[in-house]
Amino acid sequence: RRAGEPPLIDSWIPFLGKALEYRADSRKFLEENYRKHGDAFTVHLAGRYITFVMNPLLYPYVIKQDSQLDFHEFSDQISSFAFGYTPLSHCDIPGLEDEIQRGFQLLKGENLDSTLEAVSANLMQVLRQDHLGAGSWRTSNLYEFCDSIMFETIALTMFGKPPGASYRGDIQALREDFHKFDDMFPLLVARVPVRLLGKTKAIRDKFHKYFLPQRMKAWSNGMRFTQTRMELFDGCDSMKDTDKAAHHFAMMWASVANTIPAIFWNLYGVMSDPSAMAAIREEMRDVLGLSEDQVNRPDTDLTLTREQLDKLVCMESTISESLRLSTSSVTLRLATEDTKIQLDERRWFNVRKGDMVAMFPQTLHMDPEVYGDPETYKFDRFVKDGKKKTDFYKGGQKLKYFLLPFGYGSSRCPGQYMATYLMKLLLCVLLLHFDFLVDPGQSTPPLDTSRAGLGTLPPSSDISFRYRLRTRPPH
Ligand code: HEM
Repeated sequence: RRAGEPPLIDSWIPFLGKALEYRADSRKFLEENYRKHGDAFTVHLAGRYITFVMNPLLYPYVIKQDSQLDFHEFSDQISSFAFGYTPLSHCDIPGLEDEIQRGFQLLKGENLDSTLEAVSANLMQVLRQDHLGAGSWRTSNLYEFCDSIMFETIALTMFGKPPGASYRGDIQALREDFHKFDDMFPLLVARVPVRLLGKTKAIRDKFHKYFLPQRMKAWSNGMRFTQTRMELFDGCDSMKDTDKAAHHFAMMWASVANTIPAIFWNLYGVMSDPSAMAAIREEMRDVLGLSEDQVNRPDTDLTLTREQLDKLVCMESTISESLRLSTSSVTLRLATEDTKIQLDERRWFNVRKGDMVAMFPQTLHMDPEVYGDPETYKFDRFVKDGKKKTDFYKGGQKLKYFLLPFGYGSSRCPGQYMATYLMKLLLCVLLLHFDFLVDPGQSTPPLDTSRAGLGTLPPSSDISFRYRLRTRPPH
């Protein structure tokens, strides 16, 4: 290593370096090295040199220098490889990437008002199909329940409804294919060629056919965000139709793959903690001010505004808490030239061209100094005096960044507001209509760490539970 470079962690295994140890348990590996080597160190992982900045007190310095490092160019390489489109950098369509980024504005603020109405209507439609019939307790598995409801709700909201009577069967088949593809996603990100992954290529081709522009034009009530992307791609004469379709498939993946495990953990947390359930129900009653007529009416769509949902501070705390416990994302940046990164007022380190700088927020989320008793679910961790709690400390210093499930800077998730509203709406609708009981004798399933580094981790096994339509209270 050269002067000014952080300690290097390497092994005698050529090319792979520490990749096997890292893959086996990234959190343990990084935390051990944090203890041994301090705030920043470089790890050799499968031919790449990645400098991890571990101390969250240093995050603001690194985040401030975000523009010196690249995210979009290498994420374009990874996404195009996984979803099967021509990399944007090879497209030679001036301004396309900027226009795609600009389109993300439509996932924010008042642009989401009409989306919330659509989410409510679609959610109720999906629930009515399968779940809202009167009756006694029904048994189900929670992950399967969340997945079947939310995959369809998100697909309908984002892309609209294809014509034809076979839609329901089609969406179920699509969901199965989506999961088969998603199971292979960690390998695609590791650049294993798709032709070596069994049926994955055939499944991906099916999605490319599903999202072809001439088919999508016939779909009704898709989001303005998707319409705008379709118009943008339409205006790019040199873009192949399968490329356009692959971009829509990538967006479907982005909107579903993290959201469903997040929803599972959120529901599981609330359902298995009676005080969380009671606090949220009370907050809904106080904040939403729903009349008797709006409660327990499976035949009526519940329309809640952004302002109402924004006031659900306790519910938001349950969402933050479950994301804290289940998020495992690595934020990666590439040095496109030799770069000096400031760590704080006194310290800095050098990265060479082609090397990477990373943060691994799971260490922050599970740091006992920041979050007392970090392994325990505490539904109201993010509430203080009835407002959102934002003061968290390490070493006596207030942290600027204390929760990073949605990334930061140039890789910040553009769907984070929509994701939060989706989770709140689902909770509101489910708690208004159903009673829930987690079947006794089950312990919290561990996280499926095979997807570590890729976002919200699903549970490694499902949970069985019972639900029943709430009976309307007598007048
Ligand atoms: C709880 C749910 C979600 C979580 C935890 C989450 C998390 C993330 C994270 C960590 C990233 C950055 C990835 C990286 O650094 O490589 C990201 C990117 C992204 N997310 Fe989300 N996300 C969620 C839901 C959504 C939804 C609902 C949408 C769409 C409506 C969405 C759209 C995207 C897109 C398009 C990107 C890539 C942005 C870019 O390349 O510039 N996400 N998400």
